[in-house]
Amino acid sequence: MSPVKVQKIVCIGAGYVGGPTCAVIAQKCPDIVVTIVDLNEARINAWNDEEYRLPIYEPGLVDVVRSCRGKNLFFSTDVDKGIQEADLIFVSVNTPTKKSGVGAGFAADLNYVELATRRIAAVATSNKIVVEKSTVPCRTAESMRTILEANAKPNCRFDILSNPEFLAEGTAINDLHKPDRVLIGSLQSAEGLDACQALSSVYAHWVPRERILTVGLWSSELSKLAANAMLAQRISSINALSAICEATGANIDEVANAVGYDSRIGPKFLKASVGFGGSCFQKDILNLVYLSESLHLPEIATYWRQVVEMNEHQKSRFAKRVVDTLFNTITNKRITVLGFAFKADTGDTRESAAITLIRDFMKEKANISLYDPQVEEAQIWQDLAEASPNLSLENIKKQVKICSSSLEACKDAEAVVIATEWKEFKEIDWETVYQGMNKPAFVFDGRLLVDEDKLTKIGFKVITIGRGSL
Ligand SMILES: NC(=O)C1=CN([C@@H]2O[C@H](COP(=O)(O)OP(=O)(O)OC[C@H]3O[C@@H](n4cnc5c(N)ncnc54)[C@H](O)[C@@H]3O)[C@@H](O)[C@H]2O)C=CC1
Ligand SMILES: O=C(O)[C@H]1O[C@H](OP(=O)(O)OP(=O)(O)OC[C@H]2O[C@@H](n3ccc(=O)[nH]c3=O)[C@H](O)[C@@H]2O)[C@H](O)[C@@H](O)[C@@H]1O
Repeated sequence: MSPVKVQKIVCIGAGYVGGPTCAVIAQKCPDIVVTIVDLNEARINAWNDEEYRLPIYEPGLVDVVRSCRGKNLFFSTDVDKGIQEADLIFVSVNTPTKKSGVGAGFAADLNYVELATRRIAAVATSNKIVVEKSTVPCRTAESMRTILEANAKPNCRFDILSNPEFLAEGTAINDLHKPDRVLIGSLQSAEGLDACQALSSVYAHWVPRERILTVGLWSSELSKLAANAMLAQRISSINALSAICEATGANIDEVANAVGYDSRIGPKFLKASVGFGGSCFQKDILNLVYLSESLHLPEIATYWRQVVEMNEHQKSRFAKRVVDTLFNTITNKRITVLGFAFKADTGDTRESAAITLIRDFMKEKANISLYDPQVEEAQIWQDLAEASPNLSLENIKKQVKICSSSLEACKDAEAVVIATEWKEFKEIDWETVYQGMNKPAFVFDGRLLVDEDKLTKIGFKVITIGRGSL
């Protein structure tokens, strides 16, 4: 047998990963037809929107979709047809943390992966390479293989690969165009290596061969969890140091800079913040914690769990600092929160620190004015309602006002809290903001974003993560 030449790809799951990843494959491989399928009709309709109002905001994504949609890139709700026609299938469905049952709160919910796998087995009528793109616990590929083989039609074989995705939201297109590496895991059998070769050839259209790493299946699955755990660990480490800076007068940016100059440590991912968010860091670490516990490695589980606990501590520490600074009460005070997305350049709010901050401010009976340049209003209400299940949406709306600009949000506030590092917050007309606020006017910079000296000269009292108080 020799490697298949991939001509048709289907991606199951048109989300933050499936959409951009497979759109870039279509862009870079004009000889391959790529179809992205999803059960969510509204999402598919948005991907097909004539005005290119795509379901996710990602810089550069519209240009990629515009360049190949309708040529060799298609979006559809016809999952079965997509599966039947493809020779390679990406499974890029969501794998959230389980909410109930065994492993609740830690283990990955593999229900969507299993359903997609069962669908492949049920409708496939020819050989398929099935690629795990979703982030999954170590050895999930084995479960997928068992399901596929138990349900396969005669003369229909499946080869499973692991090909985890390392893109970050906000920079997804650049990350996909110029990945640090592409990781492909396969069984080391002749068939497994052939399947690996077939997928490598897809990426080789634009990724240098030396950046395409081929490894065993289990190493590939674990490497994804390991990469996210180690990235998050750096943030929790710098955030732990930010608390020491605040107590001693050291400056966290200076410390991070000095530490990052060591070429063994490196400068990236050392930005102290109000806490990391996003759909994956917490989920994947909890997944690693669960895996460690399942393997009877409690000390390892405790080690990784601490990264998430430090993150929770950072968020509540910051919220407490706001209350303490505002003379120990924010009851009936207007607090402006700038930013709701979990980081800049995305409309994604999953696990955003802003949600926790606003929940905590609501508990203190503050009035909150909120502005984010990308997040949809409906998403904000949904997130706030989920974070405070004991409050009705009606009551939440009495305490929280969503504004359409920074200036509107800052009007009559006692304090401005920067929760997301949107570039436009750096460029606000701070003089005007200051005029419109109650005095003393506080700015709490949870993102090390604003020019503290400039704002202090205007008259603000500026409190920054990782720097001592006034
Ligand atoms: N969001 C990110 O930046 C990254 C996410 N990942 C991983 O990629 C996976 C997907 O993540 P996202 O794209 O963010 O999730 P998402 O929730 O945005 O998208 C998943 C999509 O799969 C669809 N889906 C679920 N089951 C289906 C089925 N049986 N048939 C057809 N469609 C189905 C859902 O309707 C949804 O639109 C997760 O495992 C995540 O951990 C990995 C790297 C980066
Ligand atoms: O598996 C995933 O989902 C992805 O998770 C992260 O990507 P993402 O969550 O999109 O964004 P990051 O840039 O990693 O930021 C995550 C959070 O950490 C925060 N952060 C990041 C860097 C930093 O120095 N400090 C810091 O607080 C960000 O503001 C954000 O809240 C990883 O960076 C990706 O490699 C991975 O593919």
